Amino acid sequence: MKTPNDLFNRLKKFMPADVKPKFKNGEELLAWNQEQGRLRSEAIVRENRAMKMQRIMGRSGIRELHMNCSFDNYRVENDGQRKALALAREYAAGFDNSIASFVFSGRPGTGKNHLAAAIGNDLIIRGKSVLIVTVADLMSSMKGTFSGGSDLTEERLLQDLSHVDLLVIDEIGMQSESRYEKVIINQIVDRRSSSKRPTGMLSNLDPAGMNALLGERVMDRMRLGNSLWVRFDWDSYRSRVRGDEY
Ligand SMILES: Nc1ncnc2c1ncn2[C@@H]1O[C@H](COP(=O)(O)OP(=O)(O)OP(=O)(O)O)[C@@H](O)[C@H]1O
Repeated sequence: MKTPNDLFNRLKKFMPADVKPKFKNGEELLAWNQEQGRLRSEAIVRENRAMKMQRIMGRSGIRELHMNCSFDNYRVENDGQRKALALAREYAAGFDNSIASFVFSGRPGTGKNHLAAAIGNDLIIRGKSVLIVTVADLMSSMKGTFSGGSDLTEERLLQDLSHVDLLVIDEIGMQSESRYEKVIINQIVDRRSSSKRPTGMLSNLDPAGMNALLGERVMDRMRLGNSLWVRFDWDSYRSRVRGDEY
């Protein structure tokens, strides 16, 4: 049987003298080949994940506005922000094998999306699938499945949303939530928690308001494991955003 060294020696014969290969012997050639295979399969997994996100919401998992949000560019000017940043970092670091969800609630412009996107961007780099979606987008995708032209069924969309590693639902309580919205959010959180997948929620409502809106059943599932509930109760940062900082 041919050994990696035989193969390396044969390759060397064909190689122009000025070409410096990335391997110096058969073992290194084998290791290089395996590494290339691993990189290629990781790339395929990433491409499949991106295609799936595209199918679920017609875009990649994190909106353009928040693609560059990170823990490092979240500015800390008070204790609340310091604590929120530390907890968000900790949440991302402990994400693997955790079933814990998170709820960021509080005033507008305080960085709930920023820190949720920072968690999401950190997880994406680590190969996880992440989708941050508003209730309004979610509902319009769900309703889109009703039209005859769509080949995506309501069940399939629910299933896809339930299989994303981290799903963050934004703008909870922004519009007058209908019974259908409550049922859909219930189903998504229920399916995700039964398959041990965490959900993030962002809202201007306080926990009591979220409870009243979505019901005890959903909010109780959001408490599974070492879940994270953070109140963002400082002033909005929005007036200071120039748009070119990251
Ligand atoms: N501490 C911070 N450091 C740097 N940028 C911040 C900080 N807080 C917020 N921002 C920026 O301010 C803008 C508004 O923040 P973000 O969208 O996260 O607010 P939000 O709490 O989700 O608001 P809303 O409840 O209105 O959706 C974003 O561009 C965000 O990156």
